[in-house]
Amino acid sequence: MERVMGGGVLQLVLLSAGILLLYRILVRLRPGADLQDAVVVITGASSGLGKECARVFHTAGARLVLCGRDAARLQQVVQELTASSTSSGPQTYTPSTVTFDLSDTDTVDGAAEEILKCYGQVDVLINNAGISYRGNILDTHLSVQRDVMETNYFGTIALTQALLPSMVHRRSGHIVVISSVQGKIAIPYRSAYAASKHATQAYFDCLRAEIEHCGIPVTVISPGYIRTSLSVNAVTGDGSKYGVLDKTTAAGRDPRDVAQAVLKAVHRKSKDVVLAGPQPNLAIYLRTMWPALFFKLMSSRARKERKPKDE
Ligand SMILES: NC(=O)C1=CN([C@@H]2O[C@H](COP(=O)(O)OP(=O)(O)OC[C@H]3O[C@@H](n4cnc5c(N)ncnc54)[C@H](OP(=O)(O)O)[C@@H]3O)[C@@H](O)[C@H]2O)C=CC1
Ligand SMILES: CCCCCCCCCCCCCCCC(=O)OCC(=O)COP(=O)(O)O
Repeated sequence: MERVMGGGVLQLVLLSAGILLLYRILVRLRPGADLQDAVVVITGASSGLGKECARVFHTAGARLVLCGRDAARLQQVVQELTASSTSSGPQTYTPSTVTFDLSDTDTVDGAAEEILKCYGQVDVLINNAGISYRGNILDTHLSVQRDVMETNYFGTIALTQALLPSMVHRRSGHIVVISSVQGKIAIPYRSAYAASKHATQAYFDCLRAEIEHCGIPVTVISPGYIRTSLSVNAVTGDGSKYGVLDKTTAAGRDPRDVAQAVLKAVHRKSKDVVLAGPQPNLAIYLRTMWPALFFKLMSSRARKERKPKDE
């Protein structure tokens, strides 16, 4: 009788241990579980997608360094995140902030030093900051083409290059960049923006191949339209602010969903992710497989969007 009971107890203990093990494996497999205590740097964290990324990585227990040009707006994000922290779930940390302008590449090395001082290391760098543009090439000052490139491309690669040596030294880290569908296809009246995103794609594809042996993954994320203030903040051909919330932007994906997708891509160490619907995906496919048709479609799009003064 005692032996039968002993066997029952053993079975119960083994079953409980099995359930616990399975639970632990499932928790580890959950996107975000691997981010507890990880040091995650997010540029452009004051608004839009960057702010939502800050929220999901904060909730996952990451130690955040939030970057942007406006210290007050970054502090506002810190306050919102700390106020939303709950006692259940992963342990969360009050984010640090570093204020700098990515387009002023001379200051980026100093900013990178400040970032490294926050926690002594960077585990994930999310290059998210960016600015868009509206205009036709004929009326666009070269200085505008250069300015968009300074923020979206040179600022981003300057920060990446400044933080990379510490990752290579530790043989650990992860570099993420938020590009755009327009890093894969160029659409009319977006020359400065599309060019900066194409350059971004190329640079990070090179980087991925070059640092793979150091165990540092590179993730390029190319979203379609997201419901943020990107179009409002866009710059026009003469350098003035566009200031309009475009219909395409307003009808875009919820930035909270895109931020979750960024978390998933980091968890999976994905190399290249397009977060867009069937039309942009088809356009990307056509650009490579049937370029003549793609160019026709873009010419027709340009014709429809052309303003009378452009004729
Ligand atoms: N919204 C969309 O439809 C899509 C957006 N994307 C990309 O997502 C990323 C985030 O944009 P989104 O959230 O939509 O737009 P927002 O305009 O809301 O956010 C842009 C962020 O970039 C920061 N930023 C802009 N210029 C600089 C600069 N010179 N130095 C430092 N920070 C700067 C801004 O911070 P601050 O002004 O406080 O300095 C702001 O936090 C961009 O790279 C964009 O290209 C990609 C595809 C679609
Ligand atoms: C015969 C087959 C027809 C198939 C039609 C496919 C071609 C459709 C064209 C689709 C173009 C998609 C453009 C998507 C642009 C985009 O999502 O950009 C994301 C952004 O970065 C937005 O920035 P913006 O400043 O432009 O708002």
